[in-house]
Amino acid sequence: MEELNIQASTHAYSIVIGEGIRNQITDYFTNSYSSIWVITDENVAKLYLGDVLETLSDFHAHHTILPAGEQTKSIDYYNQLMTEAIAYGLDRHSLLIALGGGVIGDLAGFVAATYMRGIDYIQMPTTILAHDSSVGGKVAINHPLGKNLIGSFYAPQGVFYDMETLITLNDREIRSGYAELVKEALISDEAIYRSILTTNLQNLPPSITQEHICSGIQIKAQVVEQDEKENGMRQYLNLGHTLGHALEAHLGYGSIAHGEAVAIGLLFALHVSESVFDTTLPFLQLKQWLETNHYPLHSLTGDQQTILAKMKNDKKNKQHRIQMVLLEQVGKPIIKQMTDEDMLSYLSSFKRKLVNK
Ligand SMILES: NC(=O)c1ccc[n+]([C@@H]2O[C@H](COP(=O)([O-])OP(=O)(O)OC[C@H]3O[C@@H](n4cnc5c(N)ncnc54)[C@H](O)[C@@H]3O)[C@@H](O)[C@H]2O)c1
Ligand SMILES: O=C(O)C(=O)C[C@@H](O)[C@H](O)[C@H](O)COP(=O)(O)O
Ligand SMILES: [Zn+2]
Repeated sequence: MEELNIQASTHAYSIVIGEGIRNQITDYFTNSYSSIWVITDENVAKLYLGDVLETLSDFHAHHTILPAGEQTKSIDYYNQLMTEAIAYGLDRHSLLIALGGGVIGDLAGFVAATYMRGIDYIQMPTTILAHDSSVGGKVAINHPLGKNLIGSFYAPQGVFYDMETLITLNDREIRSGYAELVKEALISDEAIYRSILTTNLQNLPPSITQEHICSGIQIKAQVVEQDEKENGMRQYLNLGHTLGHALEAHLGYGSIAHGEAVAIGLLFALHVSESVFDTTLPFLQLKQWLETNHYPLHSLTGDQQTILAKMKNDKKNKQHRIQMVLLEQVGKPIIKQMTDEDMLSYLSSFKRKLVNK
């Protein structure tokens, strides 16, 4: 069992990582709650909701099961959840539990942030990717024009990460989660980056995944403690997301997994960085690793203008100018303002480079 503490601006909270934690969460409750509301998706419900509800048997507990997938992170499901919260009679002393991946974490977290101007919630991540989404308090829903455009910063009361739940993830979700681990390593630590790139995602011992997840969470925790509201260095956690988010919106939410889109974005960030800083970064090495692990690099479709238009809705932008996270070297991120002309040109040279063997 590993435990890490994070100091948010409003309160401190723990991240507890280990096996079987879904059966022990009530040991960590610090407040007495009038009722508890578990929000999850249909896939996670089949696997783990029963265990969690059993753990909560001494509480007045409700649960809601939503369709799985990125389309659920929408204003329609947000509205449905608000109606349910009112119908259940939840008060300000209720606790919301987000049991699932980043979609459930982001959506349920945003409900917690806004229901009666904010109630307590905890994150119970069940995907590798959610090592990222469950930490740091970014909660949001999507708008058809852009990812996470409606949201808030709202820290959870705790993160309870049961490593046992990861054994039921399929290959796509393992790939997706690992993209964010590669991202965290790229912005901070060459040794971790190299360690991840020696792994074959089809043959991953759980102990190695846990090691990678713990490093990823430590990196993320250090960043968000210093810059919770993304006034500066937190933007580095957005490496790969300028293109990644644009691609998700362009292809239709859920057509490509978030991490798969981010993986393409990471490669693009290395491509642009090599050119801007006239340096050599591990572009080819990363491309090869992504190909070996079946990341859908062919998904970068659509003309450059269409992709650029989506990038223009990125939250990092200033006065309609794109701010990209680039790398001077592995472990040395920097923000650069880009012109539209440069972005169009980099997109087209990147597309050519993607098809070269
Ligand atoms: N808030 C943040 O800081 C932050 C960070 C990174 C990503 N995100 C967001 O997270 C979302 C992506 O999260 P995700 O990749 O976890 O997606 P997800 O929540 O859709 O989960 C992926 C799929 O895995 C299934 N699943 C979940 N846990 C499972 C398990 N243990 N076994 C089997 N199947 C399981 C789900 O039902 C779903 O079909 C995106 O919306 C992204 O924008 C947010
Ligand atoms: O925590 C952060 O900050 C991140 O940027 C983490 C990202 O992996 C995540 O996808 C986040 O939701 C993106 O934030 P956004 O502000 O670009 O929507
Ligand atoms: Zn992300």
